[in-house]
Amino acid sequence: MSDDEADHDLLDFLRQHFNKTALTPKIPETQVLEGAEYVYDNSIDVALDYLSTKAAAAMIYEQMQKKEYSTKTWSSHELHPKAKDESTVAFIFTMDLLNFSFWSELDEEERFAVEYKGKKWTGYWSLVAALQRALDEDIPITSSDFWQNEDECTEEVLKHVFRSATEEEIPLFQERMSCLREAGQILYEKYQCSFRNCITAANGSAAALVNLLADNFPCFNDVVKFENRKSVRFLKRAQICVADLWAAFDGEGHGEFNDIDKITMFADYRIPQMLNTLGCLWYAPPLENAIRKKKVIESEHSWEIQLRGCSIWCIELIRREILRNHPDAKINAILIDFFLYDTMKEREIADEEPIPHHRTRSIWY
Ligand SMILES: Nc1nc2c(c(CN[C@H]3C=C[C@H](O)[C@@H]3O)cn2[C@@H]2O[C@H](COP(=O)(O)O)[C@@H](O)[C@H]2O)c(=O)[nH]1
Repeated sequence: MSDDEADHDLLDFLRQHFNKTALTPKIPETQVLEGAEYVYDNSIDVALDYLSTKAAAAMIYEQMQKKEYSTKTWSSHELHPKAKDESTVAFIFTMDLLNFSFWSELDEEERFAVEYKGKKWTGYWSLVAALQRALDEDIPITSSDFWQNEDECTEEVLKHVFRSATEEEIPLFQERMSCLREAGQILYEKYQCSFRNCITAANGSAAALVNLLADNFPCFNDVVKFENRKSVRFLKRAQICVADLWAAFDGEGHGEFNDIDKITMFADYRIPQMLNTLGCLWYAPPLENAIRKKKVIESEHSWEIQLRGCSIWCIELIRREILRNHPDAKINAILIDFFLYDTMKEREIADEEPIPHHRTRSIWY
């Protein structure tokens, strides 16, 4: 074959190959589930109990049916915003920028709490209460212009927004302030100061919006190295941000996504606790001992990664088991997760915490 003929064939091949890849639109994937399965397959301190997982699937399905658990449950919570408009989009973005690490070593009376509407709110609800209280006080806490305006949005104004009803202040205050400043700067530089434009850029894909948040906002880029060999994407706050949008808008308008079932469970510190209580998640004795003694487990420690990865995989198995028995069920990992979180909170209030949740302090969850 002459050189010319060889060049011609190569050009032909490249032209065909290039056009093919250019023509087939890349389907957005988050790789969260693949990473979770890898962690599960390589975990030795956390395991899943198959029979308990099957039983949990039946119980969860039955309870969700009984409670008519759906996206509408989200807006029914007293503190969640009800308006189906851009103010709720901005609220959810602000909330999920800061939706991490509320746990405290102090008891219920002394832990960080926010007083709002005549109640003391703790944990995740302390964040939602603080944001609602700020808006009631005409502080534009959900505006990215405000976050960037260091003359108006000063440290003491933010301390006022997150002021506590107890002696303990909100955990990781400085990190929360940095998340707002960073996100404000990125929205200004890339999205004309509005998270609404990120949703538009994702073009109806939940996975694309998760990836957009992780790829453009470092504080959403929740990725770890498992045992120094595999990069695992958990993307907890990026995923729960998309899930909160979907639920708040009942899957319509600003919450309409054509691939919402690609969103996995959100790897936090509550759901692993619930899965262990249900017998689904099993801890090796040294890990169980550390959790029962409320020992801090460092962020990115193998135990922490195993807890997070195995929890995501466990909810996936529960989701598959439910759909195997009820093919028409309107259920996905988001609703199973939300249901378990709310159930865990009810049990916590009823003081039924058979085992503590694990203690890792980080901005990731
Ligand atoms: N996996 C998962 N993690 C969740 C939530 C929520 C609240 N979601 C609301 C929206 C819909 C639902 O119906 C809920 O009403 C907060 N968290 C995480 O838990 C931790 C706070 O715990 P505690 O300190 O005890 O409040 C912290 O990491 C926080 O990021 C969830 O739903 N799933």
